[in-house]
Amino acid sequence: MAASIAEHGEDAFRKLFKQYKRRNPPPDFSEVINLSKPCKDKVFTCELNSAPIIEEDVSKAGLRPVKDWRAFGLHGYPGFIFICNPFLPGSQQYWVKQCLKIYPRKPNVCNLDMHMSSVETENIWEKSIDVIRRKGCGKGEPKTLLEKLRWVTLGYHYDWNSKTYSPDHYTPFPKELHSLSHKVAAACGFPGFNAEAGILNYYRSDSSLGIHVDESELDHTRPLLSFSFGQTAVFLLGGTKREDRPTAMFMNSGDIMVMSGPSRLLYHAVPCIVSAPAGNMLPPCLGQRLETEVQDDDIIQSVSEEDWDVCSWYLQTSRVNVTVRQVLASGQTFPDSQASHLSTDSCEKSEEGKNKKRKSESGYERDT
Ligand SMILES: O=C(O)CCC(=O)C(=O)O
Ligand SMILES: [Fe+2]
Repeated sequence: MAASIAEHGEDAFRKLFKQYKRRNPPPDFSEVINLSKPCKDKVFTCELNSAPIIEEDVSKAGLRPVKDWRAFGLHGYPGFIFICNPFLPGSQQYWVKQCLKIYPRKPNVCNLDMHMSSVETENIWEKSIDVIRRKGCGKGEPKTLLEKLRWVTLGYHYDWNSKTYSPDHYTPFPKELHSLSHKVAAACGFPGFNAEAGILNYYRSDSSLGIHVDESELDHTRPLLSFSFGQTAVFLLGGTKREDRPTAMFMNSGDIMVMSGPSRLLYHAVPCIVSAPAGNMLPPCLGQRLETEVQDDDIIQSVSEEDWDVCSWYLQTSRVNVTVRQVLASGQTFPDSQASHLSTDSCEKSEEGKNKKRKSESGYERDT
């Protein structure tokens, strides 16, 4: 487990979080692990098990054959698996479109629902593209709903105030995302993973996500899966204690992270989004189109050029992260009272008490 280094005044996690969040002068990223490049020391190759998965099913979800995935573990973090972009060329576009056009739709819940009527937050995509096409989105223009989106919940909708899931607030989990998650979890040694809840986080270039643990799920033996698309983020993986010094790593578009076993309940955070170098705004893997015709029974479908224009415009300055969770053990039901599951320490209050926002609006403590 990560070493706990208590430092005077400010703990090691908070210190590093603030260091990477700083804008001026820009942070030094030289200590951030980049798993897409060969690195030694802290990183080791993980052998995944392709046996439980039919290869054809994997490609239907837009993934390369499992034997070709580049998966890594981190010394000191048992159960943590980092898979470097296992998506087939062109297939990330489908998942991005789902995240921007489909998943924000009703009956899913988003941050805008906290202070807008359901009529106003209906058809976020359609309302936004109308504005984008009519007047463009230059500086000074009012922000579109798409740009105001911060989080969407799926399946068992997470209640940010009580920090619980409830059987009373459930809508069907998207079956294609269920299927993708099932395959990734199986390859990582968790057959039968049942995706029951999802949290999508939408990061603009100045967004961050505070230090927290995801412990509201009732079965912690099931992994937490995380899919990233768009701009690169710095991810901080800490220890079981809030102040443990974290390890920093880049999460690039297409990367998948699995937090399982002893790593399932580690503190983590996203202090910053790393702006793309000017002139090359979209990661090249997102510009690729599908190399083969989609079949009717494929999970992924091709994305129209019209839709992709909007997605790529959005992702030039944004990142979308999808975390997928199994809430209940197989056969388990929710307890009568949720009170015993109220967490005491799962989400960090706002950084230094500044910019305090209503949790329900901002999700995990988030600055934008
Ligand atoms: O954006 C990320 O990479 C992390 C998201 C996360 O930690 C969460 O949704 O619980
Ligand atoms: Fe998290």
